[in-house]
Amino acid sequence: MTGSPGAPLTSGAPDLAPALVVADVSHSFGEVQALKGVSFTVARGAFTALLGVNGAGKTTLFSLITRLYDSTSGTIAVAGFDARRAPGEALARLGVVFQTRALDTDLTLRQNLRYHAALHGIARRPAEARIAEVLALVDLADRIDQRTAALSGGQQRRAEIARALLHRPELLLLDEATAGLDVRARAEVLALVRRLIRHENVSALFATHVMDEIEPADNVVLLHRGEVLARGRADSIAAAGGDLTSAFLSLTGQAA
Ligand SMILES: Nc1ncnc2c1ncn2[C@@H]1O[C@H](COP(=O)(O)OP(=O)(O)OP(=O)(O)O)[C@@H](O)[C@H]1O
Repeated sequence: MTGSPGAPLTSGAPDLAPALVVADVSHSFGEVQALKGVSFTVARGAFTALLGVNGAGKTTLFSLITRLYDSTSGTIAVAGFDARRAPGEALARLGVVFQTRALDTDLTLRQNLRYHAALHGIARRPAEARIAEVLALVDLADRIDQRTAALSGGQQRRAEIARALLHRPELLLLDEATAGLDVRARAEVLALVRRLIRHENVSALFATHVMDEIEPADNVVLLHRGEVLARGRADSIAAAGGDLTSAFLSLTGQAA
């Protein structure tokens, strides 16, 4: 295990709590144990990569954080709010970009975002202002009245990030947000997420299996077959194997 142990679960003061604390979380689907005692922390203002190949348990973990599944073992806290005991508070602080598309392609960007703002209980007038704001953040202000179907794959991903930002979340969860995009669109999505962290007071947990999306100073949680094999700065994990890919292969027992 690389890196420091997770921060204490409760700080008493949500303002000072990490963006996300996952402590000893396990989850099974019948005989399949998808997560085994998973613990890690996402600090405020941090880009944390959840690195894992297919079947690592990334989507299961996201489903527990977003309360799609109920976690029966371990604790999850978003910005200091326990996801089970205070789900409303925890979910209000989460913005989610799922693997599956969340926008209605028959509607315009504006219509999609109005709908999601209403779901979050944002009144019409502030919603219009916030929609303009988030579209500017993701560089899609000029596409507001375009049908979502007419946007490129990369623009759709950025639109989904805009949707996830509507209610000013403290933590963005992104599940393979760059999957299916070409090299340039991938780079744009990554740069956008990093920019949001620097300027918009948000943290991110970015699930990926693509090593070259990770920068040396990023925090990494290496999840493999439901277990955290390493956590800490990417460069310190990489140091164990020469580079991140070699360290990954060695830690997962796949080194030649
Ligand atoms: N609904 C389910 N029923 C049964 N088994 C499941 C279910 N969802 C996930 N699993 C199993 O749990 C394990 C973790 O799957 P999960 O989808 O969380 O991994 P992942 O890291 O997100 O992979 P991928 O990148 O392929 O989505 C796998 O062995 C998977 O087969």
